[in-house]
Parts: sequence; C-alpha cells; structure tokens
Amino acid sequence: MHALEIHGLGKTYNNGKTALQDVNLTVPQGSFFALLGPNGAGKSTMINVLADTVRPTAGNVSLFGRDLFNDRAWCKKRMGVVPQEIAFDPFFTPREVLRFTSGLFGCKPDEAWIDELFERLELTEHSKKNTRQLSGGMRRRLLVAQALVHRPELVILDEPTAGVDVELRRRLWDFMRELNNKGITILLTTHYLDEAEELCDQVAIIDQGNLLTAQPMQQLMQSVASSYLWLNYAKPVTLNETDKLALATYEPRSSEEGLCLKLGRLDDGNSTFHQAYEAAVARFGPPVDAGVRSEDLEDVFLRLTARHGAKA
Ligand SMILES: Nc1ncnc2c1ncn2[C@@H]1O[C@H](COP(=O)(O)OP(=O)(O)OP(=O)(O)O)[C@@H](O)[C@H]1O
Repeated sequence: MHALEIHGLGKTYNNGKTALQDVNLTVPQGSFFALLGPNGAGKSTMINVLADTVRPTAGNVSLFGRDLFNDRAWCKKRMGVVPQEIAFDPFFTPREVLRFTSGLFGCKPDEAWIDELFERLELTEHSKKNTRQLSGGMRRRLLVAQALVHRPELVILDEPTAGVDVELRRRLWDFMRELNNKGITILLTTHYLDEAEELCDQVAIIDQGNLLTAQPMQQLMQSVASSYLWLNYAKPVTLNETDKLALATYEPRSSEEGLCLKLGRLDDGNSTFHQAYEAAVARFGPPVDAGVRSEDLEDVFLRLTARHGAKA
C-alpha cells in the first residue's frame, strides 16, 4: 500500500496564480521522501493541501488507501504535519502545547512519549517556559514535537531545519531516521540538498507547479547524474573549432584551471575516462593534475530546474 497517492492535483489561488498543475505523485509506505523545488515551486502549497489548510482546485489524494478529502478525521489521525509558519499561543508552555494537541487528536496525553519527544528534540529544559520565550530554532523543534505527539504513521515536514544549527540539524535527522526505521513514512521539503541526498530514498522535484521527476534517489542519481573529468593545466584552455569538434563527445568546457570533459559509458559499461584523458592529452599535452567528479543531487537539481525554467 502507498502512504500517499496524489492524482491530478491542481491549485490556482484566487489571484489567478497557479501553484500546482496536474501533479501525480506516489509516496511509498515506509519511504523517506524528499519533495524538492526552487522557491515558489509549489511545495508548501502541496503540503498545505495535505494538511487541509489550502483547498485544491483539482485532483484527489488518498492516504493509506483512504480518500483524504472524504475521510478527513481518519486521515488526520495518521498524519503529522510540521508547517513552515510558526504560530503558538504565547501563553502556553511547550508541555501544554503537546497535551492540548493530543486532545485535538482525541488522544489522552502520553506523558512518557511527550518526555521522550522533549528529550530527543532537546527541549526538556525549556518545557515549562512560555513559548514566547523560546528561540526560533526551539519553536521549530516544538513544531516537530507537536506533529509527532499523536504517533502518526506519515510525518510531513516543510523545511523543518530552517534556522536550526548544523549540530542540532544532524540530531533531528538522526531522530527522523530512527522513526523511519520503525516504519514511519517521512515526506520532507528542504533546501539542504546534500542532507536530502544522504537521508532520503525517494525524491520528487517540482518547479513552477509541475512535477519534473519522481523516482528512487539511487535511480535518479544513476540515470541523470553525470561524471566529469577535470584536467588542470594551471590556466584556462582555449578551445578552437578543431578542438571543439575533436572533443565534441565530451562536451568540453574551458575552466579557470584548464578543461572539463563530460564522461559517458562504453558499451561494456566502463567509463570513457581513458578515452577522454587520451583525447585531451593528444591536443593539450599532459595536465599537471586531473580528477573525476560526479554530480551530486544539487547539480542534478540545478540542471533539471534550469532546463525546465528555460522551456517555460
Ligand atoms: N495564498 C496565496 N495566494 C496567492 N499565491 C500564493 C499563495 N500562496 C502561495 N502562492 C504562490 O504560489 C506559488 C507556490 O508557492 P509555494 O509557497 O507553494 O512554493 P514553495 O515551493 O513552498 O516555495 P518556498 O521554497 O519559497 O517555500 C508561488 O508563486 C507563491 O507566490
């Protein structure tokens, strides 16, 4: 069964802005899913539709097989959402916020779980303060605790680590990974693409309301990420028309330190490293240094969204 199945989802705001256009997306149960996109791509709109704070103008969504819009109460209990906007009643303490939220989900507050959440999210010593006394990072962690207090099976996090320092971010992700290992599905948006690549086993990229790709992370990296051979000649290499023609297969680019060639695969699956290196040496002589660099998720993301932007 899928945690989420989204069909033909569309949202046009009252001002005429279309934030989502016919989005089809499946989030497998138990996955750690990254929903990525540049600013204004439509990520928060999608999350707000799931959280019932934005009404879609088209499409349907099912959560663990049940219709999200017709079976709201059932679905809400199984879902915990960490929104991007932070808003708490300033007169409540974090513990009161969590007790109150448990009540909203029809559960008796589970004090042991609340203690564990405070501990894991490093809020124990702040649990009796008023929320207005908390820092931005603490409030964001309290939002995460609030989303988890009713033990949801699907956790949706919209930029949960914005404003959270590196160390805390790492510990927050460790906690999310532990929850995921226990079978909880996690869907998150983040602008930290290196963290998404490390954590997530599924990835979707949206841009201008359109889904560009959705697939297992490993599959995306294998099929789309390229490798490049960097040849250091200690100065930029000038490519004349004959060089460009001779090296055309490697899409040569002059760099500050020399030359960059795109590597491909031969029929036997081996890299074209050797051929590219020899071709460069034949034209420019041996470099002072050379290395191979593979594209990471950020490179792939920039390439896919730039190409889409150029088309739009
Ligand atoms: N309430 C609204 N009324 C009108 N337009 C809106 C509204 N909310 C969002 N939009 C527009 O919809 C588009 C998608 O916005 P959204 O916040 O979903 O993007 P996002 O991918 O979450 O961006 P970010 O990474 O900056 O948070 C943007 O062009 C935004 O300006």
